[in-house]
This record gives sequence, structure tokens and C-alpha cells, in this order.
Amino acid sequence: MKKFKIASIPGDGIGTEVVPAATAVLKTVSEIHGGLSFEFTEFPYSCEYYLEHGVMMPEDGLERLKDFDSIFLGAVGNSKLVSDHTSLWGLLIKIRREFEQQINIRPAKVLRGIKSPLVNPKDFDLIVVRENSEGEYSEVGGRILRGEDEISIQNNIFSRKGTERAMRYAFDLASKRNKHVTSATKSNGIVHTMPFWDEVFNDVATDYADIQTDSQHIDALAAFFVTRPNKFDVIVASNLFGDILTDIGAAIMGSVGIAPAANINVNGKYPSMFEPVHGSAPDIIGKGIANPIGQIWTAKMMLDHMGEEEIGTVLLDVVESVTNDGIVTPDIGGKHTTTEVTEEIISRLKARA
Ligand SMILES: NC(=O)C1=CN([C@@H]2O[C@H](COP(=O)(O)OP(=O)(O)OC[C@H]3O[C@@H](n4cnc5c(N)ncnc54)[C@H](O)[C@@H]3O)[C@@H](O)[C@H]2O)C=CC1
Ligand SMILES: CC(=O)C(=O)O
Ligand SMILES: [K+]
Ligand SMILES: [Mn+2]
Repeated sequence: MKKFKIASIPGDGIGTEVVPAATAVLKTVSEIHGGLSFEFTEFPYSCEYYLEHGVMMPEDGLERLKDFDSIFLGAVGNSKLVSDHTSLWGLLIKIRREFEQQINIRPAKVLRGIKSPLVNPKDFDLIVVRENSEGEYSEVGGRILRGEDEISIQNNIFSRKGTERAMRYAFDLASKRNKHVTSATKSNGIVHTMPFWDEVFNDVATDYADIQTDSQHIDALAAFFVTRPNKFDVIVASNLFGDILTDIGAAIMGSVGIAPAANINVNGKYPSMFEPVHGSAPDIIGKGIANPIGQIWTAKMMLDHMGEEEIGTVLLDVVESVTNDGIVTPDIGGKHTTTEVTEEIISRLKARA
């Protein structure tokens, strides 16, 4: 029996609706697999936790998380209670940084039965490799003066190590796929970091003779995600560019509610963290209509990461059979609730046993 210890952090908003749904699905996965078991430990870290304790997680929070095999997180953020930069940097980004989860992988492809808003989506199947530890998400900077003379400065950080790591990850991934990497740049407008980004990309590319490459400015690339997403295989992007591109990737799939993601610790020193692309969706909290598929597909990425690709493939296939039969939430045109979609996935999984 393979045993995995999972730290579960539902977080805020619909995180508390979709994490229990995906956890129930994972329990069923372990039942039908027979040789796989999960032990979940839930942590209450969230904006409500902040109101009570003045911090998003306790001082030894990371210490408590570090020995788990994986972290399974929903979403963080409730701007009515805590400012978004405080909540994200106090929990989500803190874990990404301290646990050296330097790569964020975010696939986007057409799922059976889900209508893309694109008139002619073709069959796109792409993965964005987002640099997850530096770039535009940086604490370096500050504010001086007040009033009409006020100045704010935010520095971008691009290290050779971090940039190269993301690029090598993308090239290695492309080697196992369609052998094409696109670099998301903006070296026409950003005069220091982006020409550096291009240089590192060209350097790394010379080590991968069988991989084709191209480089697109982020503005044009964002448009190409809409007009011809089927032309992409792997895209490597900085932290912010990757963040934005993957919401577009989610949108062209049909909804941000179905898009999965994985924050990968590549050096094996700390657990990786699995959380979908979407946030806490304050506009639909408590309505019972949050799409659980983003969190469930994220669970599939966690299974893949644990070396359980076979059952992961079964899980995604079952999800697609459910979407194909139109048993879906309102964000993708259905009438069903979170619970109904989840129960249908669970019962079809059981039928595969
Ligand atoms: N990784 C994380 O934990 C993230 C957290 N956030 C936080 O979440 C809060 C809300 O941010 P927004 O910018 O509104 O982004 P969001 O992703 O939460 O919501 C954007 C839109 O997508 C819809 N949506 C998102 N997930 C859905 C799902 N599973 N099913 C159906 N519809 C879904 C929402 O209802 C909303 O209309 C903020 O506090 C923000 O900081 C935002 C993005 C990522
Ligand atoms: C914060 C955010 O939007 C993301 O990491 O995707
Ligand atoms: K999330
Ligand atoms: Mn985002």
C-alpha cells in the first residue's frame, strides 16, 4: 500500500466548497485503486484565521507543513476582511517561496463537451510553464512622499538561476510532447530584464537541438492565445505574464473554474503544492455552484506528480465523460450544483473499479 500524507488548506471563499469535493473524489480514487491511500490533515489558514490571529498562518506554519508529501490548496483571498496583498503574501506566495516551488505548470486544453467561447477553438492542448518564485512578484520597492508628489517603485527580479530553471523545465517538458517552446517576452518595452530573458532563452535553446522555438511579445502572444491556441505546445513565461496567460488559457477552455495548476518543488527538499488557477470567487460564494473540476483536475496533477499517472488518466477521463453528458455547473452552461457534479464523478469512478 502506497501512503501519501496530504496537507489540505481549503482557504477562502469557494476554496472551502471545491476542496471538500475534490477530497471526496480522491478518497474514491484510493478505494478503486486498492493500493493507494491518502491521509488528509486540514489546516484552517485563511482570511478568517487572520481576523482571529493577526496572521494568515502561525509562526511555525511552514514547519507544520514541510513533512507532508503534498499540499492541496483551494484559494486565498477575501478582500472584505484582509487586503489581497496581505492574504496572498501571508499564505499562498509564502508557501510558494519558502518551499522553493519555483515552477508553476498550468495546462489548457479542450475538454469533451465543454464549449470554448472561441468560434473555432480547434483542438488546442498547451502547457504554460510559469516562473513561480521571482519576476514581477517581488517585495523589492517602496513608497515615498505622500499626496501629489507620492512615488511608488516596484522592482522586478530576474536571476539567471531562476530564469534558466524555468526555461530548462519548459524544454524538458516539450521533449516529451510536441517539441516546441514559445518564450513570452516583452523586450521591446522592458529594457533590462526582458532582453536578459531573451538571452537566457537563446542560451538554453542551444542545449536542445531537437526542440523548435519561437519568441513572442506578451501582447501579441495574449492575442494569439485567442486567435490560434492550437499552434502552441509549451510556453515559458515570467511570473506575471504566466499568471495572465493562464487566465486566458482557462477562459478559452470555457471557464477559469476548470483550469488546474501545480506549484512544483523541483529540488525535492519540500512538498509541492496543488491549487487550481482560479481564486476564491467572492461573487458566487455559498451558492453551491462553484465548478469543482479545476480542483479535481488539480488533484489529477497531484496524482501524476506522485507517479500515479494511470489512475490520474482514469480520473480525467471520467471527468470528461461527465462534462460530455452536460452534467456541469452554470459557468460552463449547465444547471448542476457543485455537489451534483462531484457525486456524478464519484459514481462513475466507482463504476470503473
Ligand atoms: N491562487 C489563488 O489563491 C488566487 C487567489 N485570488 C484571490 O481570489 C479573490 C477573487 O479574485 P478574482 O480576481 O475575482 O478571481 P477569481 O478567479 O476568484 O474569479 C474570477 C471569476 O471567475 C469565476 N470563477 C472562479 N472560479 C470559479 C469556479 N470554480 N466555478 C465557477 N466560477 C468560478 C468567479 O465567480 C469570477 O466571476 C481575490 O481575493 C484574489 O486575490 C485570485 C486568483 C488566484
Ligand atoms: C495570485 C494569482 O492570481 C495566481 O497565482 O494565479
Ligand atoms: K487557487
Ligand atoms: Mn492568477
